[in-house]
Amino acid sequence: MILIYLCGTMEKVNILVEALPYIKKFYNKKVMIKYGGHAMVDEEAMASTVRDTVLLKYVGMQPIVVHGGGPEITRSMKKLGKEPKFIKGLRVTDEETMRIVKMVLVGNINTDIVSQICLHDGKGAGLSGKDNKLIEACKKIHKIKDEETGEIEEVDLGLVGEIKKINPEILKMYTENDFIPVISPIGIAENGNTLNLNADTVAGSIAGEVDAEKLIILTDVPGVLRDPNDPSTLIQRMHIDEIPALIEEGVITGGMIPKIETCVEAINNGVKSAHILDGRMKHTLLLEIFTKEGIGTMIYK
Ligand SMILES: Nc1ncnc2c1ncn2[C@@H]1O[C@H](COP(=O)(O)OP(=O)(O)O)[C@@H](O)[C@H]1O
Ligand SMILES: CC(=O)N[C@@H](CCC(=O)OP(=O)(O)O)C(=O)O
Repeated sequence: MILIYLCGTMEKVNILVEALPYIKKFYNKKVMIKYGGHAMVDEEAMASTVRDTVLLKYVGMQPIVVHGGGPEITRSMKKLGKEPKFIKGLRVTDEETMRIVKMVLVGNINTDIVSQICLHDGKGAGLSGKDNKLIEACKKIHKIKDEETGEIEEVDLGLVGEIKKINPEILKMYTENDFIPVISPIGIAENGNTLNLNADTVAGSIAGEVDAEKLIILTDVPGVLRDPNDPSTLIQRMHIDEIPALIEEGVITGGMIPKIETCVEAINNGVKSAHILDGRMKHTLLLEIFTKEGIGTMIYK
């Protein structure tokens, strides 16, 4: 009986000892974590992700969270009788939609994440791109190619923004004082207007600006799959040079494209590695950071 107890205890101790090199490697380093809207649909998984984020903080890392909320914005729009429209993964945003986006992202999701962090005795602090002009943006001019004529045309996405500048001072103030910043993906235009931004893009831009060690994007698939319907086709490691062909061949499509583009941009801006993981799976963050094998897809240069 005692022997069984001791074996179990030794196993736990071994797990901790094996984590030591990673705790050392990431000590005091910034880790950018993007909570995807689809990954947050499962409340239990979400609660576990938040707890693991607080754990990262307590073992000495500096996690920064950017959250999405696309599915919840869509639900709220539909409740109010508005039909959502997307062009290349970006939500066409009129003024009423922008009010809904702010209400859902800043009013609901951000405050929910912050209160869950505080529940686990983390110092959660909610921010949007408007706080101290954290994310300066301008209206996005979206160009698409007409399949038939091959001509390039400009499409008006309304109040959708393109990131111009990240002002990280406010983040520095928070991370240096042991807070976990939680950022809603909206930007501030020159005239003070609010612009709707893709959350993946925001996570990548901020990760590059603050020299994050890692960018982790949590979504609703195990990673990048060769066949999106077959989880056993997971691509565990992907060199950035392989990506254009995978997009060209139609292996990477839809919502995965901005994620991959974000990872490439972040790596080119100095982030050491970028990962796409299944946020619906419990402890996915810990498995990625504290094990040799990692989990999901790692994109590297
Ligand atoms: N090669 C691929 N591997 C995995 N998922 C892919 C791939 N190509 C496209 N996808 C799609 O990308 C989706 C993730 O993007 P998205 O729906 O925008 O998630 P989120 O809300 O988490 O940001 C997946 O659910 C999947 O349908
Ligand atoms: C411009 C644009 O499309 N903005 C996104 C912002 C939220 C988001 O990106 O959420 P996910 O990460 O869950 O997709 C939107 O309105 O849905």
